[in-house]
Amino acid sequence: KPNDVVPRANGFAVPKSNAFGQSFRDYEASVRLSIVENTYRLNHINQTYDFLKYAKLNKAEMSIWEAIELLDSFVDESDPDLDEPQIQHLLQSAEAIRKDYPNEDWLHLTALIHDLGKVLFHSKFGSLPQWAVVGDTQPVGCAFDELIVYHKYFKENPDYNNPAYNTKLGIYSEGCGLENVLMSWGHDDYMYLVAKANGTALPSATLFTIRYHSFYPLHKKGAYQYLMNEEDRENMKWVQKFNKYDLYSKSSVRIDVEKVKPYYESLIKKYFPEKLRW
Ligand SMILES: O[C@H]1[C@H](O)[C@@H](O)[C@H](O)[C@@H](O)[C@H]1O
Ligand SMILES: [Fe+2]
Ligand SMILES: [Fe+2]
Repeated sequence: KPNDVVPRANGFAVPKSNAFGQSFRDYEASVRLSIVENTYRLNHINQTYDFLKYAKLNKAEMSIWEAIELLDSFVDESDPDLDEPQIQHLLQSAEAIRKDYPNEDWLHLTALIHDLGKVLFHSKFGSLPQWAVVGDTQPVGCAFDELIVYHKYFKENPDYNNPAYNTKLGIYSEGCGLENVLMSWGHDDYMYLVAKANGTALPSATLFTIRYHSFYPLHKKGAYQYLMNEEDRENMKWVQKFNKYDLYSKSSVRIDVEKVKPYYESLIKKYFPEKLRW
């Protein structure tokens, strides 16, 4: 079913500038530059092949909306375009995609939960530092591509000098498929795992989008394409379609949470169990 959805003519208008009146994803001129750069510096030094990956969902039991509310004061320190709490980002991107695709409720819910993995910062979820939760993602186990933002900081990553991991393919093979590629750890893989393990009724396009929406080095810059298989190339179109609403909905104009809550609660009910294992 999610095959040929077409955006509405008078839908979401892409703004020229971000929440600060600056151009989007400008890592050299953002007003948040020092805080953003420091988050990526720590990310690039510490995200190694061996860095922890959660396999077990034994941290909490709660509903999707309860998790959303945990983000009501969490500000993403990797984001040059927004310093609003992440609950606003979830609602802003969901409301934006809803404008273009009013009848595709699964897309609204995809946007609403795409960054919900950021609960990893919370004490109930292990209090992970920002560098292990947010930011663009990259494969580990092969060389760090120069197109990754703040690439220079990888020089201090132990994997950078490890001959097993620092060649173009590293431990992978051409066309092996992203499913077989280990990514740096963060909110993408975590939320993918949570949605899948709890048996969501959302389509595979949603799961793929959640899992790779931060893989800007690939979906925006074209790096690492040789790791994809045919299915990945098809699925990546969803990630690119979704990116418009993720990135360009960032704004300092807040959405009234209580006003839109009943609508999103109804979608959550349709596509998720009441309580999820996290
Ligand atoms: O700073 C942002 C933010 O952390 C997003 O949630 C992530 O998906 C993007 O890739 C990143 O650039
Ligand atoms: Fe994200
Ligand atoms: Fe996002």
